[in-house]
Amino acid sequence: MSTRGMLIVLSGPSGVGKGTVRKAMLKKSSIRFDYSVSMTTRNMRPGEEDGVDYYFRTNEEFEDEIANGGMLEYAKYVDHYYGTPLKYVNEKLDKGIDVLLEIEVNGAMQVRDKMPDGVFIFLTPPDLPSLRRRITHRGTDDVKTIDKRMEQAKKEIEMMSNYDYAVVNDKIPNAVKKIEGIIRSEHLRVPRVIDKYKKIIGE
Ligand SMILES: Nc1nc2c(ncn2[C@@H]2O[C@H](COP(=O)(O)OP(=O)(O)O)[C@@H](O)[C@H]2O)c(=O)[nH]1
Ligand SMILES: Nc1ncnc2c1ncn2[C@@H]1O[C@H](COP(=O)(O)OP(=O)(O)O)[C@@H](O)[C@H]1O
Repeated sequence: MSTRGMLIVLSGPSGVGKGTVRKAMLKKSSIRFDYSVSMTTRNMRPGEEDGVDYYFRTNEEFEDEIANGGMLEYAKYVDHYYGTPLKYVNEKLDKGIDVLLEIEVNGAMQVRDKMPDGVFIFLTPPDLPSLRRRITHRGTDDVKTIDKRMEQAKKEIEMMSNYDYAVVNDKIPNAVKKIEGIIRSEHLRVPRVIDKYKKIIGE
């Protein structure tokens, strides 16, 4: 039996670069983790794929999943449901594989209650005008949605104090290095290391 994997929760306002940073980390593959694909009721954007970017579901399907206890956490964000399917996360952690969740703050706080051993990282923009520029530049949202996301962003940044680490996404490689450093250090925390030794000496 391997030691249980580590749960890494990455939050931060829409458009700050969570997806970009995660993909850059996976590509470098100097740190091994699996990404938990979320479920959502929002519309699919051009280029997105069901089961890869999200599991795209109807309201009814999502609510059934909640009722059946299938979600680790879920939240409503700008009129749509988003949530983490529980089964995948548990299966990977049980196998000793680290799992990364990319979720907004309300969901992250639910995870904190259920899995307090997780590492909670908040990715933040250098300032608000650059955040708006990034969302606008991505070209996936209309002006009304961008305004809503900016309002939400201010509220989310206020929640940063609930996280273990804050990383400014100024330049992508810098943010990647910092997050990798956090993950490496977390693996060296004494309670995790002791756990591993207990397994080795068969306690
Ligand atoms: N609570 C929760 N939030 C999620 C989940 N998946 C994505 N989100 C968050 O929902 C927000 C909106 O996501 P999305 O519409 O894809 O916009 P984007 O993050 O700007 O590309 C972001 O803050 C995501 O991190 C999830 O499974 N649970
Ligand atoms: N450090 C950065 N500097 C400039 N632009 C960035 C940076 N990180 C991400 N971006 C750009 O910002 C936009 C939003 O990034 P994305 O990864 O989709 O954000 P999120 O997943 O947090 O919503 C994308 O167009 C991306 O290329």
